[in-house]
Amino acid sequence: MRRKLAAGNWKMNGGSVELGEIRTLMGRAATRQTDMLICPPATLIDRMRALLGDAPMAVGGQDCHTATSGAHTGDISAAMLVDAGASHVIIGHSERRQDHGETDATVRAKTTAAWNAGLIAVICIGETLQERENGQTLDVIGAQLSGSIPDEMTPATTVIAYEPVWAIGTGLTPSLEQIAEVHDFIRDQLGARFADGADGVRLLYGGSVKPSNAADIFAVSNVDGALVGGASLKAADFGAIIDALDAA
Ligand SMILES: O=C[C@H](O)COP(=O)(O)O
Repeated sequence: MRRKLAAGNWKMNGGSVELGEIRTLMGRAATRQTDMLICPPATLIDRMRALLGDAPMAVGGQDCHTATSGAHTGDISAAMLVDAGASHVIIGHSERRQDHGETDATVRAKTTAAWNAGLIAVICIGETLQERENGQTLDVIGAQLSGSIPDEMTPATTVIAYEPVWAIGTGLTPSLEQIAEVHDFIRDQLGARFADGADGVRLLYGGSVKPSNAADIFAVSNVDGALVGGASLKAADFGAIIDALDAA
C-alpha cells in the first residue's frame, strides 16, 4: 500500500514572513495518513527544518547539481541540501527544463547525484500543450521516463510527478480521464522496466491543484498525491488539499 504524499513547491517565492505559514500545518501533521513535504527556496531550507523540529514534515530542495562540489557559481549540490536539512529534492521540473535547458540526461544525472547524497528524488515529467494537441502525450511521457530515471530506481528513493506543462500555474487541468490515462501509463511503464518494487513508487499529479479540484483528482487511479505550486503558499489551501488527500 503506497502512502499518500502532499508535496508543496514554493518555487521562487517565500521569505521569513511566509515561513511562518508552516506553523499552522505542523500541529496536525502527526495524525495524518498523508506524508507532507515542503520544498521552499534553498534560502529557507535550514530555517524551515529548524522550525519544524520533530514534526513529521519533510523539507526538500527544488534542484541540485550533478557534481558533489566545485566551481559552479550559484548552484547547490545534493550534499549541501542534506546538510541544510533536506530529505528530498525536486528534479527536472518543467521550469528547470525550460529556463535552464535541462534535458532528460541532465535529470538522470541529477537524480543519481541526489541518490548518492541520500536524498529522495521527485522526478518531474509532463507534456506541453502542443505535444498533447498533436497526440504525442504518451510518447513524450514514455521518452521522459526512460531518459530521466536511472536504472537503480527504487520506491524508497523515488517519487514521480506528472505535471502537464500547460496546466502549471494556469488554472487549467486535464480531464480526470486524461490524468488516469497518463498515470496508468506511467505505472505500466515502470512495471515493464523495473520488475521489483516499481509498484511502490508514488505517482503525484501536479498542475493547478487547488482545494476545489483536489478530491476529484485524488480519486483517480494511480494518483498517490500531488505536487502543488501556488496553492502550497497558503497554509489554508495546502491544508485543505492535504485534508482531501487524507480522505481519498
Ligand atoms: O511544482 C508544482 C507545479 O509546477 C504546479 O504548480 P501550480 O500548482 O502553481 O500549478
